[in-house]
Amino acid sequence: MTGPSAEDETLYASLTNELPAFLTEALLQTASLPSLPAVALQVLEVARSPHAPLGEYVRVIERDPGLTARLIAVANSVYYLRSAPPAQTSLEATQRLGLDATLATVLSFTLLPWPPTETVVIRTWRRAIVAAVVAGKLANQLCPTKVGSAFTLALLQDIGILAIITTYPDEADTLYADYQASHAQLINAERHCFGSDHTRIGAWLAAKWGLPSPIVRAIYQSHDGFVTDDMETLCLRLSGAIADAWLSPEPSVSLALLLKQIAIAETVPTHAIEALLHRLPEEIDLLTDILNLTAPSSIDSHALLAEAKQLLYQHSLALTARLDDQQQQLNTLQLHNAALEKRSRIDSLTQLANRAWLEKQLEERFALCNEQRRTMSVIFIDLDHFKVLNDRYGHQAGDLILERFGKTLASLIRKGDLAGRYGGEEFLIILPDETSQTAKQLAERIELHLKEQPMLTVDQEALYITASMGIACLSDGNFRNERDLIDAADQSMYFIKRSGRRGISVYGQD
Ligand SMILES: Nc1nc2c(ncn2[C@@H]2O[C@H](COP(=O)(O)OP(=O)(O)OP(=O)(O)O)[C@@H](O)[C@H]2O)c(=O)[nH]1
Repeated sequence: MTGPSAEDETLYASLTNELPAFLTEALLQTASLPSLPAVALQVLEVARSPHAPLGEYVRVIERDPGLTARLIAVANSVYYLRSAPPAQTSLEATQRLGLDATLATVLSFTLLPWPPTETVVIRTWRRAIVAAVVAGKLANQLCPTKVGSAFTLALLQDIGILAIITTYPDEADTLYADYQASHAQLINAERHCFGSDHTRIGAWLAAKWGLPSPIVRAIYQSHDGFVTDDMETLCLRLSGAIADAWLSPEPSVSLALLLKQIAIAETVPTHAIEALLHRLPEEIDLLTDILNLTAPSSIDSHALLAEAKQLLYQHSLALTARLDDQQQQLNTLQLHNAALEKRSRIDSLTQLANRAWLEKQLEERFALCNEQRRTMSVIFIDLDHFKVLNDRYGHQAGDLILERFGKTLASLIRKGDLAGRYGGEEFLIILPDETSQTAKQLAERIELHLKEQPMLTVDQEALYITASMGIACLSDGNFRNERDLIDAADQSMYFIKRSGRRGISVYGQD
């Protein structure tokens, strides 16, 4: 025989520390706290020894004739009987059930008040039984060697509720009165009331009884999320949630919600859950029958599943519609942003780049040329006698000329060049990788165009304009920054202005 291990005792100590002191005190003082009868304790001790022979179990169980009779009844139920002849002895019953299920059966008969009379206790039992069947069935698919222990764990996961009911009957009446509350809501209410919840209290109680630490830990984590690599833990956590959905006032809605959560967690294929649900009513009926408990109102699992799927489908349709709607809003917003962004770069009158954008581009280009030993040229253009034009033909005519000149520049530059309005009637063209010679050719094309194409016709009079242009190329001077380059082009342009206007000058050459 072995007692609780050092690990089990350390766990008990840390769980005691975790609970608020008033709670452990109250729990310890409660005389009627669910406690293990001697026979269950002895069965546990046998279970703790790694190679406990079946005979040991049987010897212990046979000390309690009532328990022996129930165990044989369980083993002879349709659930376990299959085609074998009925078990006559507790040895045959234990052989048929297997050690885990024997342990679960013994614990379930001895732990929980029997027969249950209070509604909350009946409800807790019902959840425990449905969860145990679910956990066993799931384990059968996901971790077949853990069927028995998954069943036991699921059965014990809510033992903390019974401890609360026994210790705080008045508070429990209020706490558990709303039987439509979800399990998560119950846990929140417990925390609010006691500073802890039934998973902690249940784990503490299990540790106090000396149950092995894996069982204690499993109870502690029984209500955590579905994302886990450990299949037995997953079976346990799903079992409670499935039991809740099954027993809820609106099973199809709860189930639809649960199926969605399970799909999101991606830890268990939904078809495994569906297969399980189909066989659930039959198995729950059998177990409740064995335990002399009223079964939950009968549920047509096929109809339930179909309804849950329909709800899920409708939900996903609504979600898709909402997503489409949001996508459309996003597209509009993106278009709007792109338009705003473009507008922040463009001069509204000429539709060329504005000064801010020209300067930003020039700064970047200048840095790139320095870094990669490349060159670039700029052309500074100032329209001649624009004040006179404005004064003579009006400001609106002046605007029209600026607009048309903008179009002219846009049509004459090449891809990769950037033309912009630098100020009033001043324009700048950036020519990446071009020498002053190429820049001059472009300036000559502009000049020719202005000579040949009138910018405006006023009272059948064709109105031609001229421009003074200055060119500066990065390779032709020692420029510290882009500002120096523009100044150089500006100086060359002024040279033309001073020489009588209309013409082209290249920095360093004229
Ligand atoms: N219509 C119009 N006129 C503008 C705009 N921006 C600046 N101007 C005018 O352009 C004229 C520029 O005058 P100045 O700087 O004296 O230059 P200019 O008359 O072209 O003479 P030079 O440059 O010496 O040939 C001013 O009368 C400004 O009002 C604009 O957006 N629209």
